Amino acid sequence: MAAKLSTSTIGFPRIGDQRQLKFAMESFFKGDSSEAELLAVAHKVQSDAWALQKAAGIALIGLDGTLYDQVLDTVTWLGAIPPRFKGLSGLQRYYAMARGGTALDMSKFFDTNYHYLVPELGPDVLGPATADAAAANGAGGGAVLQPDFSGPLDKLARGQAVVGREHAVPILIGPITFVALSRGCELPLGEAVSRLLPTYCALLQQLAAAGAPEVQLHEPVLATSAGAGMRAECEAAYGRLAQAAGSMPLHLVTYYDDLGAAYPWAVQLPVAAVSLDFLGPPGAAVPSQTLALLKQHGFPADKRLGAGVVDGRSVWKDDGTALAMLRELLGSGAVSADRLVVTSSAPLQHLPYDLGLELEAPKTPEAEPHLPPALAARLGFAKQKVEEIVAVAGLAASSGAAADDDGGRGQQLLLRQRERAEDHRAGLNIAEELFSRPQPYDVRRGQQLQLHPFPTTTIGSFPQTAEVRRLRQQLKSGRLSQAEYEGLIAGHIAHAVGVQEALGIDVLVHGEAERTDMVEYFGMQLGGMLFTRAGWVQSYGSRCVRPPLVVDDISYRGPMTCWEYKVASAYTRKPVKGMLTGPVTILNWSFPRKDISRAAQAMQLALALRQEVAALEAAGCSIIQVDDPALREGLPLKRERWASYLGWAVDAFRLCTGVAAAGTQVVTHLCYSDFDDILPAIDRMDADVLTIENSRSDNAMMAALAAAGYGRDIGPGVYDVHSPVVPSVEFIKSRIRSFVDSGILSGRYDRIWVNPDCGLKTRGWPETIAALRNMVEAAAQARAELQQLQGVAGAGKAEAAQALGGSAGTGRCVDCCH
Ligand SMILES: Nc1nc2c(c(=O)[nH]1)N[C@@H](CNc1ccc(C(=O)N[C@@H](CCC(=O)N[C@@H](CCC(=O)N[C@@H](CCC(=O)O)C(=O)O)C(=O)O)C(=O)O)cc1)CN2
Ligand code: MET
Ligand SMILES: [Zn+2]
Repeated sequence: MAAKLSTSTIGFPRIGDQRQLKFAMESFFKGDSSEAELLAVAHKVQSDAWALQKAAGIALIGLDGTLYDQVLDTVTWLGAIPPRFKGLSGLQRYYAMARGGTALDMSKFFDTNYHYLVPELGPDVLGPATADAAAANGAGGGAVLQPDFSGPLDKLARGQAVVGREHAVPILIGPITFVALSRGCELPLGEAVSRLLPTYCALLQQLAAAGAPEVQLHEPVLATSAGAGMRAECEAAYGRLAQAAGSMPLHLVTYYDDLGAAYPWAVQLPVAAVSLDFLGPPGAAVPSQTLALLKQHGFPADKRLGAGVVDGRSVWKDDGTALAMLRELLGSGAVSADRLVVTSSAPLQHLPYDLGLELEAPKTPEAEPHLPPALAARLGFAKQKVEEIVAVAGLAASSGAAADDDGGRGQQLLLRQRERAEDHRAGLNIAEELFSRPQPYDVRRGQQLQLHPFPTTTIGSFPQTAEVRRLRQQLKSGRLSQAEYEGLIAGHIAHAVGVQEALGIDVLVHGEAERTDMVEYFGMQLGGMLFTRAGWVQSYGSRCVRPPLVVDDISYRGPMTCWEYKVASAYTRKPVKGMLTGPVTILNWSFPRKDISRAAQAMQLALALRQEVAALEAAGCSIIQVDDPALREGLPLKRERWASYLGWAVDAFRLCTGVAAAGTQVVTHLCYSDFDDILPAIDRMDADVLTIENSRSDNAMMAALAAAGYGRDIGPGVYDVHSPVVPSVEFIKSRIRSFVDSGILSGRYDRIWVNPDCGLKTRGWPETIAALRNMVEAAAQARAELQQLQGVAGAGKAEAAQALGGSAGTGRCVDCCH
């Protein structure tokens, strides 16, 4: 029997077991602590994480750790700095790129709830597109990089000091993925990559000289559909990287799904090791095909295989699958034990730190149910997953009873996959009529609230101040009773309503003061879901979330949002929107079950939320917003699986909202992504109003929606909520003008809503009030200018655009377009 398999990690939570780094960053941002203090905390958090992995017995420890985001770290060491930051240096520049008015854009990292900072690789960074052939051929000419390797070199030195030279493995985002994640690049992928390669090569040489036993190059983009088409670029790039690395092995790490069509060539790239995801996203309709690909195509005999068999994206403990997969792999002869390295299917950054901390967290009656012991025994957070990697590696090579039933386990795996497919269908076995509203939009709309042109509203949340959060802390520690807490929350709701009244907003919200989080709040109230106290996961930078766990069939236990709706309505005569999080977002931002499909879980959530929609209606609410901002991010990495995902995801939304009477206005809100890819799905959601993030200044979203013939009410965000910068009236008016220019809704300006891009929970009150005041003023001015024309509804697009001081703009005839 072979010796124990080797082990490796490819990422770990970076925020600290007690979220130390979050608090250190916040203190630094406020000016309450120095750079040195921040760095001391960050380094301690990293050392602790690495030491934990060493103590668990991991052989090759990926040196994860960042002061904000790993993609931003890559921007920094490459020196791919957009010119507007060039006057700055060090941490000042790093955090200027991360946050504030001129920061890089944030976007979702593949299909996760983690946001990365989007590199800008325009000509001012990578050099002009017309640079001579030498640049294109890889001499690096044309690039305007200012590399600085001190970050990765310092991290390696610190890692070596903690875990020892032979265990300390630098992690770099690979050049293909880095470029694929970027924006503004006018060069073909291969040429863009080749302009970065000299810098990558130089860093690899320095890491080799510093004694790294290998370097991990993370290329999750290879698991996307686009990855399959990147063969030539990968072969060119990895040839050069391998040459630069010399005798230091390169380790290509892929995750979030199998390699699909890229598998046969990707495993042949000139690297010493390749890590593959054997599991894919938990509960996916089609699980990772890695094992099948390995068996079908084999694996190069001269490489090590990093087998990602421990589920890095799920809090469920391994149920024997990891061992079964390893044994099946060994049994197939595709790879020998001495070349097999056990790792997690994805970086552990998406999991909470340590289940032990959760179990030790103080329990209070209000916050029950806590994780029951029988359930906790089936869970594992990042620390437990590291231990699982080591345990599985030990068991895989040992003989014993379990070793004999390899084939049986394989059968079971297949069976489970088949069950998932069936269960998906069973989940959809719900009466057809429940998926549709009683009337089509055109009929419904006439029965709903009628307002003037450019009605104003907000997306739901108002500032979650320290004061509001303190109330919850006091409730938790018993210093406030439930009744006192509710009284004080009602005061915050009253305040939010009063502010909106004073500003003259048309459709009000209660402000979400009672919610810790838009998903956790529902997770706390629905049957079948449990929440945690210490299960924090980094969402971006210093912001964390505690994803709830789906542990059983979802059930509705009673109204969840009616109280806050009623409190708010009591303070105003204006309409108040009911505010729910949609089924797909609750699912995508939770840890799902693995025994039934995500589709089935979405339907269960939809059925529960449907009852909440009905409860809100019964409470008198006639505008109900169902946020589904995670709809887009849940798209599978493989395009061929999109239709199936969007099929059940949109069905779940429709099942949830289909109960609403025709006269009830159903609003939805989408944010965090470009939606061009899923416009037909958005249309099929059949919401009466779509409020949508629209932060790209080129107005591409509106153009795309207009081109797709989108015909329902729309509220494109008029300003970005992620920065404290207060948008001017003129700026907001120019956005409104651009909506008019886009031609959408052909003159039905009462159906173009004016609202921010997203909720305001991360903002402070002063800037929130100032921004909304300008927003209301801009809408009023736009409206007044329209009314100088002969009649609002009849105002043509060109006239309206002129009235708004713009032009009809696109070269079309201004007189006869209508
Ligand atoms: N689940 C989810 N995913 C999402 C989003 C989202 O809103 N929810 N939005 C996007 C990401 N945006 C985000 C924006 C803000 C925060 C955020 O502000 N998070 C807070 C935590 C929110 C929270 O749960 N707050 C609790 C308090 C949590 C806490 O720290 N409590 C302390 C004690 C209280 C204290 O000292 O403050 C403790 O328990 O130890 C509350 O309101 O009650 C943070 O990092 O600080 C997170 C994500 C995409 N993904
Ligand atoms: C991430 S989307 C946020 C929607 C939620 N209603 C809010 O305003 O915060
Ligand atoms: Zn949003």
